[in-house]
Amino acid sequence: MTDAPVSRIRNFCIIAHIDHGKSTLADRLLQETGTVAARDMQAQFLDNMELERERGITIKLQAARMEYTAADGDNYILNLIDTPGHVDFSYEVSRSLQACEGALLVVDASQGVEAQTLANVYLALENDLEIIPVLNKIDLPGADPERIGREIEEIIGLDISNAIHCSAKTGMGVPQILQSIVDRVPAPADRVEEPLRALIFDSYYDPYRGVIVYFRVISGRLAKKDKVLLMASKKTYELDEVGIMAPDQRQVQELHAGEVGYFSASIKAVADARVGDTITLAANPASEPLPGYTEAKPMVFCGLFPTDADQYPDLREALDKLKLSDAALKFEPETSSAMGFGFRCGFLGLLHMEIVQERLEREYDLDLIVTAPSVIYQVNMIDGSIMMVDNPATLPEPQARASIAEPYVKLEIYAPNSYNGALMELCQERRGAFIDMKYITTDRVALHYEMPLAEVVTDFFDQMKSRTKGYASMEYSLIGYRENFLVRLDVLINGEKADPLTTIIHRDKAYNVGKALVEKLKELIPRQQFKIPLQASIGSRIVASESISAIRKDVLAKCYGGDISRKKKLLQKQAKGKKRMKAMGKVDVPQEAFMAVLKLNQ
Ligand SMILES: Nc1nc2c(ncn2[C@@H]2O[C@H](COP(=O)(O)OP(=O)(O)OP(=O)(O)O)[C@@H](O)[C@H]2O)c(=O)[nH]1
Repeated sequence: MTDAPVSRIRNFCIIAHIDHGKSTLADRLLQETGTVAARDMQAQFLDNMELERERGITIKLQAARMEYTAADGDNYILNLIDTPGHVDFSYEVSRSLQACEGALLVVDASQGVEAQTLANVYLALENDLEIIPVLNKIDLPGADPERIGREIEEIIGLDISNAIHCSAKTGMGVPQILQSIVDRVPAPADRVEEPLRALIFDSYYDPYRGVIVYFRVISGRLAKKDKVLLMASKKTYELDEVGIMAPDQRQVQELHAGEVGYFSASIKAVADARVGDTITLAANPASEPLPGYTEAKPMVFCGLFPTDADQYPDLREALDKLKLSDAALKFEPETSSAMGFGFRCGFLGLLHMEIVQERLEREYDLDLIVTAPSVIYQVNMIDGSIMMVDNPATLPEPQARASIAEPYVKLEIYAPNSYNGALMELCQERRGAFIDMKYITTDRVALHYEMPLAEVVTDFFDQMKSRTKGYASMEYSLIGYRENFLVRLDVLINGEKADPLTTIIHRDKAYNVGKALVEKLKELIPRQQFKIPLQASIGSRIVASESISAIRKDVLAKCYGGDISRKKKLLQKQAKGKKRMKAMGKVDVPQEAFMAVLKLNQ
């Protein structure tokens, strides 16, 4: 059934907190509708990136088209649009919600509502989606669907009288979910006769066909060989292929309003077909693009340097290749006297940064030194100009600047109330300003803070998890720039300034951080054959100093007796340990030292 009437199409997504069972349920829906035969089922169809599967998180969103015969005997087309489950990708989430008329809100009936769920529910409500509550994992002995249902009612204000109880694991409740998608999710508006407007909600790079664009047609139609205009990038392309995801890509002649599909058009990089852009016909363009397009902006920056200077050209090539498939990744060459040639890279958030770093090391076999993440500071100069600084080492000297402003976020944390004290202490340490606290049930609270982004990106999430035994969840969004008394803290190793260890921090913290930092570096930097002084300074003032005493590190010392193979092993081990070190002047500095500043707050 390729040419479905608009009235028999349903477009929906699944909103869920990480691990509440979104992928498992999606697989069940594909199976139940016969879209994928049980024997072809790889574990979790929708998450198909290797890295993604290993980490058990959804990074890229995709879509699947299912055919379903409803209780009325008619055939319906159900398009499931997947959403990524992490704050770093919230813009993508908002675009995929815009492509749907309804959402399944999946909540683990043994856990309850979490921050991420809530943020996405509000987004869905803003987009006027019909929300169907699904209480999952009711097969678990700890499941308490009545209590969790009440929670959803109280916190979100959703009517849960017709919530569906389900187990994505056993398949219970899955047929009811399919029927209620048909019954409750509205059909798309019938705007087939209007000019073409289609929303890009995802894209990926295919080395043979160029960029594959996933889109939802809002109005009009589009067919193979059409010449399309992408309204934000202002580029035109002729479509080589138009098709549906069933769930493998299958070519069709034409797609019309209400439908979800893909096209290829020999587009060279995903940055040329960005998520949120509007597709229209070049010959008969729509008068206005669809609302809500913004370009994803990097928020977190770090330096990437090859441990071996010879790998610099390889690193450039790898970044160029990754960029083809990652529109949000930004990079530019950076040189530092201490580190040699490398790149300053910008990411959506810390998870995005880790993913890129891991892909570079795994897929391109590079050995990298990654410097501590930084945010973008807005520096108001004495001469009235404004300078944006993403690299602490390039912060102008104090006499040239009038003030520094840093990005702030609104932070929401959900946790059992027994952790209130621990969480408030953590937020206090991180310069958070308390806004309010609400009881969402008798034993769960929502804490609301405003906090500098720099404090959130430095290990906040891990700290929050460890201080609440994993029970807290969080969500943040940028609220703008605020001036603070910030200073640049430099580190000198062996008398030389180590640029990659430079940080920008609040003056009140500078002394303690400087002291803790040199102490930590003393632990992390291996002793060498000469004494190494370590200092932390603000401008010309030294705020802390330590030194590493000299030693000749002889790995063979432990190994008397003449077993040559044992000796070889130890030497090999030492050589391997050395790999992730960077020589700064005469001193070898290991990777951990660059991240030391992240771990100081513990
Ligand atoms: N007992 C039980 N386990 C379930 C059920 N649904 C999912 N699980 C398990 O819960 C875990 C998380 O499920 P996923 O489907 O990967 O969760 P997800 O929400 O897709 O997680 P992300 O992809 O990280 O967003 C897996 O170990 C599943 O096997 C269920 O109904 N009952």
